Amino acid sequence: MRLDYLTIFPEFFDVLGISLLGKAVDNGIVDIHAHDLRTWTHDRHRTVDDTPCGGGAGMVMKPDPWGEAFDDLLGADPDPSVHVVIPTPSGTPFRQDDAAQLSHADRIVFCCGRYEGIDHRVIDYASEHWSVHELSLGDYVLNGGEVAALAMTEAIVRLVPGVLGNPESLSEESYSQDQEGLLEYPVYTRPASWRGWDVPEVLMSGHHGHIAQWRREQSRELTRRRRPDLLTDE
Ligand SMILES: Nc1cc(-c2cccs2)n[nH]1
Repeated sequence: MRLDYLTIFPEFFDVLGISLLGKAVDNGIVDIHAHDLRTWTHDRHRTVDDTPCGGGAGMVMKPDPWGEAFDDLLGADPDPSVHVVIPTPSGTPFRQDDAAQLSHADRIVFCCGRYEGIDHRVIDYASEHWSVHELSLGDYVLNGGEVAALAMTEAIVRLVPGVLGNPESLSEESYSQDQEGLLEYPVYTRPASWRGWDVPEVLMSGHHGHIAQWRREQSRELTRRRRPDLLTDE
């Protein structure tokens, strides 16, 4: 899997060389390239933004640098197997299913906008050539798409076979299919008693059936309390 990041702050993505994703890069499972969008500017000030047509506050990212970056990175031939991800507060919510689907992609290009956004014709042009995903990390506004791209990258790449040491742990996580899309049950480890708090007895019983039942009940109760929207049968 090749991941490209178009951004005016490419150093944001240096962090991807650390820990799990770093190992995935070292193992050749993932190939990461961060690009400074100003590479594709030609004026003395390396300008990437301009005032919004129609007025309004702030600045909008000019289309030209993005178009020239696409030309260099992707060429002009349409290829639906290339996924262009544009983090934006106005995108569809990024969910575990999106991470799962994108984990099968051979190529993902993250377009990290800043300011008041990217000239919409960039999205229109990209949509004619590649598979474009305008995705929101959550209902809050960041200063730029870089932090969202990092979070999405981790959610996607950890699902790629060979990246996680123990793929079995994926099946018991919140939102995973095996968990029926419910929130993950509370977890415990040693010591059995800690500052007056004990590990629930059932977890010390060694009775796997009872433990599985308790965990299912905990997941449903937690989901009912915190995320009733995830419950399909109520
Ligand atoms: N969910 C989300 C995305 C964003 C931004 C993406 C690009 C600039 S701001 N804010 N919040």
